[in-house]
Amino acid sequence: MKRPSPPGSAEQVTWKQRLRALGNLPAFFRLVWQTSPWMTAADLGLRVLRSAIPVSVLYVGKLIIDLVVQASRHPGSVPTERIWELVALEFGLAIASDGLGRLTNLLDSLLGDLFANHTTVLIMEHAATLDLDQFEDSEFYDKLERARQQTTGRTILLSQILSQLQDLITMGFLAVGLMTFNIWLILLLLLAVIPAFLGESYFNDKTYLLMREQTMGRREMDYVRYLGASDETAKEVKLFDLSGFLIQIYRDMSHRYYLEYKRLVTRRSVWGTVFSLIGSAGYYAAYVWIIGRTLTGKLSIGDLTFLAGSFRQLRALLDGILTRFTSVSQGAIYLSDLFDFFQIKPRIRPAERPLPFPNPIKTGFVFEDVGFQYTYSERWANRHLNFTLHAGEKLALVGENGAGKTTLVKLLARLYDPTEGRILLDGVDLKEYDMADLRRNIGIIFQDFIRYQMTLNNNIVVGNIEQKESQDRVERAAMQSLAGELVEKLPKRYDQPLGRRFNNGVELSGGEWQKVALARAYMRDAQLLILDEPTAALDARAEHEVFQRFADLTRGKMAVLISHRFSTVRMADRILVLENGQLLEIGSHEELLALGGRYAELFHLQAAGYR
Ligand SMILES: Nc1ncnc2c1ncn2[C@@H]1O[C@H](COP(=O)(O)OP(=O)(O)OP(=O)(O)O)[C@@H](O)[C@H]1O
Repeated sequence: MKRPSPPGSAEQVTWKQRLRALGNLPAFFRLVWQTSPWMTAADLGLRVLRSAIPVSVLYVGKLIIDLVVQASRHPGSVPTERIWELVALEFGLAIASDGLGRLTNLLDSLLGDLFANHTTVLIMEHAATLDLDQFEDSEFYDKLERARQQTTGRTILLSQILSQLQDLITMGFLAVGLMTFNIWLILLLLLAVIPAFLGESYFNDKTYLLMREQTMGRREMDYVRYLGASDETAKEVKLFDLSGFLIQIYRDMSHRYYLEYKRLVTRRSVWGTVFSLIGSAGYYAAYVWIIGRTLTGKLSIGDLTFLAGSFRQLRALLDGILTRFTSVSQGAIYLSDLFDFFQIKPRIRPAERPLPFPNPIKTGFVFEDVGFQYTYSERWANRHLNFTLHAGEKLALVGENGAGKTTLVKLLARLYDPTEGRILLDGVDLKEYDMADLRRNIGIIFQDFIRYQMTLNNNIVVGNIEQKESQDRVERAAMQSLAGELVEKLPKRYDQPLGRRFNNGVELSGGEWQKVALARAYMRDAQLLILDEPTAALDARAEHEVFQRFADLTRGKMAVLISHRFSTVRMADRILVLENGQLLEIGSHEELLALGGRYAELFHLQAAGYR
């Protein structure tokens, strides 16, 4: 199976894509609105109000100048109070503009922060619905990464769009004023600004493509940085003296990306200068025209200041609007990444009319020619599995590394669905059962369980979050898994933060962590308990004790144990030997020894090691 190729470097963002991306804006606004309706409405309202101010200021200014000119030519012809009133009005407008500006900025930044939080929560919620194998796909990760970047990056988009609206309205007011004098001025204005706009959009496309191409590499850089400086990796990095090696990888990659980026921004800057010169030429052409008309007496001095001011402001606004248009449409293209991520649907679907999980399980699980192939993998991790896990039975899975043991239990818990064949529970396909109910009834502790950098209490409670208030239950689970003994050593007992990542955390040994993880299994009333190498890090005495208790506590319950230790394995009712994903032998310890096959061979091999 081939992985779909990443977006090619020759790919171009076309105008069509750009316009299509603008179609993301309504959905974006819905998200913003959901974040805080009143803040969004207030922000919009205040901006509309503010957009009427610039033209008013210019017009009042024109009136003042005309009156002053008239008063200086014909003293006494103009009442001075009239002039002072106008000055006071302009002052009021300036203050209002400043106040409204600050208020909208405040709302923008608050709304932006809330928006980032809101989207992060949505991303986490959506990620929680997706399948395990989707997380194991690197393209999925790139999407997730880009979606994550949207949460903070898009707050800028928000204020850009709002400013865009405000500037468009402001421009409308100014343009009407300008057009009452001469319509050609508007055309001159457009001519001055359009080259800059086209240049900007060209370079924005290039930047977007560059960033897109670099996503995977940047994720790799992040990983190398993490390897080079994190509590979890420090030990091995020091022992193998890897820091120089990692730093070199980081240097090489960052330098390559820097060169690509430098090339682009330099070209952008050169062209930007050229376009800005064209814009200035347009402005001065209009200025010359206005001064000419004033010299011939067709315009008053007030008109001159009004027109020159309007033209200058319009140019700045239009420049801003057009440049912002490219970054808004750019932002809208980036938004596609966010919405694309929300579009990813889990492939493991809940049943339409889900059945409740049987309680108690009557006959057990039946594997019917079950096969599983990981996405993007040529090999079958499990193939042609036919066996029954009987109700009340304890089954051990044995096999060499990579034989497919963990995959088999992931299929049992429906973390994956079989690629071929089916798994029946009490005669009904596993897919027909309610998924949440299924997961509640199956407790699994994986070999690579999470060491939550949280309190001991939370580390146990995660096994059954519905019981998070029940301290009794937590303590009982801790006793059952032997984690209880550990509590005595911890200064804050159950409230002791574990792990070294945060302040005051206490680090545990591998075996101690394992006991804590085991306590999670006892937090549930699961009917089937799966322990994937639960005792690998325990010392011999602890392992013996753990299994003694496990046997007592799970009497009559179903359990699947994965272990490489035959002392553990032999306590199971039956043992299933896997090889290359296929079932090689199945039977009790005695039966398999009598058979003299692979199990007997491995058992004797290990036993010899102890003699
Ligand atoms: N997420 C994955 N994506 C692709 N292939 C995988 C993935 N996980 C496991 N495999 C492959 O599937 C096969 C079975 O792996 P599995 O983890 O089930 O073996 P295991 O018997 O549990 O091994 P171990 O004793 O080392 O834990 C291996 O060849 C492995 O390379």
